[in-house]
Amino acid sequence: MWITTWLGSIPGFVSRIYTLFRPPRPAKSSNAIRLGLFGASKIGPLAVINPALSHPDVIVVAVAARDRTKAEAYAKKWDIPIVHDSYDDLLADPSIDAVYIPLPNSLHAEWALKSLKAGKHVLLEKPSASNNEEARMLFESPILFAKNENAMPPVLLEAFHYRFHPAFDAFKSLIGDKPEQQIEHVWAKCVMPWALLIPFDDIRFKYQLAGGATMDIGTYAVSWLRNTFGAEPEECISAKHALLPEPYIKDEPSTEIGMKAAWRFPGGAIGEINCSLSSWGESTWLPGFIAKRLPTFSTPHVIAQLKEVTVPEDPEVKLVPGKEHRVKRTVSFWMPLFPTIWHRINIDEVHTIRDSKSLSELRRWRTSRSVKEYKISGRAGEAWWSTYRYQLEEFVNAVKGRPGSGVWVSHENSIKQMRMIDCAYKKAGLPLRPTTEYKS
Ligand SMILES: NC(=O)C1=CN([C@@H]2O[C@H](COP(=O)(O)OP(=O)(O)OC[C@H]3O[C@@H](n4cnc5c(N)ncnc54)[C@H](OP(=O)(O)O)[C@@H]3O)[C@@H](O)[C@H]2O)C=CC1
Ligand SMILES: O=C1OC[C@@H](O)[C@H](O)[C@H]1O
Repeated sequence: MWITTWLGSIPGFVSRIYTLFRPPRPAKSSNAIRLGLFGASKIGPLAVINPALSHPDVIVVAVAARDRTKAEAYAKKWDIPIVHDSYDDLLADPSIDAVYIPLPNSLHAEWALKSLKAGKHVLLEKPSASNNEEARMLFESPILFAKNENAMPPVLLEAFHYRFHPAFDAFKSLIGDKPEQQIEHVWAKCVMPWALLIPFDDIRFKYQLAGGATMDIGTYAVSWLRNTFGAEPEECISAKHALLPEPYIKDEPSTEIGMKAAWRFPGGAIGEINCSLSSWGESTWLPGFIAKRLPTFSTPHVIAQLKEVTVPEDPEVKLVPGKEHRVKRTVSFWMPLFPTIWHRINIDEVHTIRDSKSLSELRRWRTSRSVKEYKISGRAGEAWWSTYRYQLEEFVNAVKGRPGSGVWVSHENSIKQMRMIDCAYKKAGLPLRPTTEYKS
């Protein structure tokens, strides 16, 4: 049976991937937002250049890099008309309305502030800052409350792209509308084998550039916890990190390659993250000394286990007085990071019939089903839209003052996100990522 379902999903999969990378290109509107890029970054093409192709109201018009030759090559490859000599020149260009900042984490807050001061709207890569202090300096900056010449404060959005995909809304709706009271435990895992695939001089492995697994992919896991609970934790109760391997640890003694941490949320529920840029030597039948040198491949996921509750009325289950029908639900979202390619949301339930007084179990059975959500009817979107394309839609809506879907990453949310990351570092005994000397 599963094989027919699986085979049936192939045409949709192929069509989504094909259209994502060869999207329709509508004509640009006369007042399209003119976007400039900081740096010839690796993520730029996926995060904004490709999504902008299918958006009529945004054009990627400029790029600036520390080295002009590099910027020119990038501009040629991605068909970007203007090349600036420096990041400052990009900001001085009056024809640019908005900027995308995919620089090393240590430069996010600084360049976001400079951009806002230059009157630009900002799409800022995650994590928004090196630590909570920097995040507060950025998101509490008076410039965000000042009115610009269009009588609108500038838009600043931390690019938590996954949040804009409808699959995350579907996941949340399966938990309920009072997640804080309904959840018992959440596990969020994000593991990527970057230590095997990219050199150790990458920005992700540099403490001074605010790197580290928790800052890189850990931000997603932390954000999944916060967005699943819809609440902030009370305390980080444990945090254990793994450092870079020899010989890299000598130069980078404070950069973690992995982090496992747990927080207690209001009501006593626990949220755990497990993030790694390499291996923890898990999930393998090989001996430990070999396994710990190998990467662990694991689909990013977030799993929410809910408290057992009484099923109010169930026409399927005829109850005699003195008995009650209880259910304990677990909702697992596999691949919240890039759900357009593939994702699955499993709803597993354990049902029991219990004696109402003693709560002793009289009968037990399990049910399982799964759902997928590529597009919500009545909301802008297409099944082939990437998380980045959904995000761009909302960014443009905000800049244009349009209502949009209502999904957003608030400034307060971005500040709290960094507070939670700082708590993990403190609990793990690692120093917080250094604060910029830039003063706004
Ligand atoms: N949303 C997502 O899915 C993803 C987000 N990211 C985030 O985007 C950001 C950039 O990641 P990625 O594109 O992989 O990074 P890159 O390695 O491509 O670096 C980005 C840019 O940083 C600039 N840079 C400025 N100062 C330095 C420095 N001291 N050392 C090295 N580079 C410097 C370079 O600009 P120049 O060209 O001017 O030299 C470079 O192009 C990070 O914050 C990361 O967390 C990354 C991947 C995925
Ligand atoms: O933001 C990101 O998303 C995907 C990851 O693989 C990457 O390291 C990270 O920067």
